[in-house]
Amino acid sequence: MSVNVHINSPNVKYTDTHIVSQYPYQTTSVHRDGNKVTVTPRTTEMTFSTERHVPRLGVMLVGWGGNNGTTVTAAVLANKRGLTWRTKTGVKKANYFGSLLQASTVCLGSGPEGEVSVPLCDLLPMVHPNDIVFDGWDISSMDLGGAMERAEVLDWSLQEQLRPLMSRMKPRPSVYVPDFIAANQESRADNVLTGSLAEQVEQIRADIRDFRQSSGVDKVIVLWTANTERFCDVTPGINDTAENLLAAIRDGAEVSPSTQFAVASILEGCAYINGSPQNTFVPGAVELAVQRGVFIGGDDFKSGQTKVKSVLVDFLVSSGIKPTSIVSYNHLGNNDGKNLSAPQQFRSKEISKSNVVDDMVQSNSVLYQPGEKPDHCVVIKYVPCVGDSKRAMDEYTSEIMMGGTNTIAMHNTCEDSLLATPIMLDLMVLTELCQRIAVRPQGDEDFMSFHSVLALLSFLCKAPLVPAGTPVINSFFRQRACIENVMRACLGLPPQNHMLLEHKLQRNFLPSPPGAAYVNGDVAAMKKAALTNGNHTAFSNGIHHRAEDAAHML
Ligand SMILES: NC(=O)c1ccc[n+]([C@@H]2O[C@H](COP(=O)([O-])OP(=O)(O)OC[C@H]3O[C@@H](n4cnc5c(N)ncnc54)[C@H](O)[C@@H]3O)[C@@H](O)[C@H]2O)c1
Ligand SMILES: O=P([O-])([O-])O[C@@H]1[C@@H](O)[C@H](O)[C@@H](O)[C@H](O)[C@@H]1O
Repeated sequence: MSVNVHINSPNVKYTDTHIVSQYPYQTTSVHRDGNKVTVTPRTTEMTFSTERHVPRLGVMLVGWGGNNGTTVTAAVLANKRGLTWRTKTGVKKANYFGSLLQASTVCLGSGPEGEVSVPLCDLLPMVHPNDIVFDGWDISSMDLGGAMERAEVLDWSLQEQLRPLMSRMKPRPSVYVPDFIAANQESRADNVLTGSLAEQVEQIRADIRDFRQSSGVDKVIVLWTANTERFCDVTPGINDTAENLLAAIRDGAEVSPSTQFAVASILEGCAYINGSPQNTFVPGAVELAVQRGVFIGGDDFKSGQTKVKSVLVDFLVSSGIKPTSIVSYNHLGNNDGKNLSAPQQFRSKEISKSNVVDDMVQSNSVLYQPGEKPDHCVVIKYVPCVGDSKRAMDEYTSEIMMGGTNTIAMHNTCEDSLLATPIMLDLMVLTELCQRIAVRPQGDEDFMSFHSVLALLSFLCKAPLVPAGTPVINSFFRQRACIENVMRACLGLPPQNHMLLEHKLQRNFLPSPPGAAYVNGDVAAMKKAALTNGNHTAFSNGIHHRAEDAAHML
């Protein structure tokens, strides 16, 4: 059940159309001179403005007929209808577990009953996944009912309920350049566009306009969940600038299908998200997005093995333990795994899976010398038998105190598409929310939007795309805190600092909410709490008293 969060603050104004907050953005400027580091705190007064009207969102998936495309579509249809289905372990009910926005919470503070946490999606007005309308393209002509069956992801008793709806959905013909994906994908390619590169890009643009018009949605986001492509060369004169990229498409030069979709989306004013690891966003595509003020984001959904890695390495390095070797092996049997069994496609994935520890390693000069990194090996094998139920096996070897060694080995069965689907939905919903947020730093006359390269999506991607010259953050907890704190800033709330000083000093110095058990040193209340809590231990001036002593502390 959703919660109605209202901020009671002079720094937040709710108008009919916007939430406007005043926010002191606190940073520190650091100057290092030899082994002397000087830190200068500074505060920038910011105004955040968030449009309150939530639009009707349409999402066009490239690769709609794939495991992820069919699963995300089915999941939304099932949730929208509150479907349940019988399995050997009992009745299951549709949900959005795994979604940061729909299924994780944020602590707003404490009240009479203690800490209060609410779902992230209740912090700000945002699209509900149930209301998203899907369309898309696939080089395979199979309708989504058949494609859902081909994917072998969802329980059959659920598929049977969804089949009539899904079978009416047919992917639009797509751009197919065999050289960019594994040759073993050719057998699927019976639904492909013809004509010149320019004509195909124009067709994609026409498809986007057709979907927007026929579905009645207010805005469209395009998301790539098609096969992983090989990397493309960044070639001066071809894709190094927006002008050259548009000319390359006109002239029929080599432009990957994913970049063609990016260009078409940007030209139609639609945000474009890359769920795969290839370098779709060549410099020309980034420049075009910036010129047009359109969001782009990616790369490569961070869903399972890599997400665990961004947590585990964060834990190890933040604990002063030195990972010296990380070996990530997995095998899977879905079509993604089949495509990744080709060397060039695997290489794209190996790169995105390997760079995820760099920021954490580089942050700790106690453990690592400049340029020093742990051994890091990524292995992906295609084993048809396991289907979408990817098996990941990892070994983390670390140096601990006094020459000791710590080895963590884990086995992680990642139901690949059921882990990726909530990530995809968060990417869609967060991107749309960011389109409604504007920010004005003190001294500026005008509001500005986020940079076209939407780095806020980093939490959801293995290889975060960030504006040139800005830091790439992969640490799970920093990425999550970034999203939470930006949303808090939109409500004029300070970043979560986790200090809870009011419970760590000898007296709770905060004015207590009525009826709170823990009050600011109010012994009478402590006594009552002590007597009611039985083994409650009271204290004053840091000296702990037994419950019966507390009763006589008046
Ligand atoms: N956990 C995950 O599932 C996960 C995590 C991270 C990234 N990814 C990436 O997401 C993508 C999709 O994964 P999947 O499991 O759904 O794969 P999939 O092979 O089941 O689906 C990909 C679909 O794309 C289609 N396709 C290929 N080229 C196309 C083109 N040019 N235009 C339109 N359609 C095209 C294929 O026919 C197929 O239906 C892959 O690139 C994968 O690496 C998946
Ligand atoms: O997110 P994650 O589980 O580390 O990475 C996964 C890989 O391990 C897997 O081999 C591939 O099929 C998926 O596309 C996904 O990229």
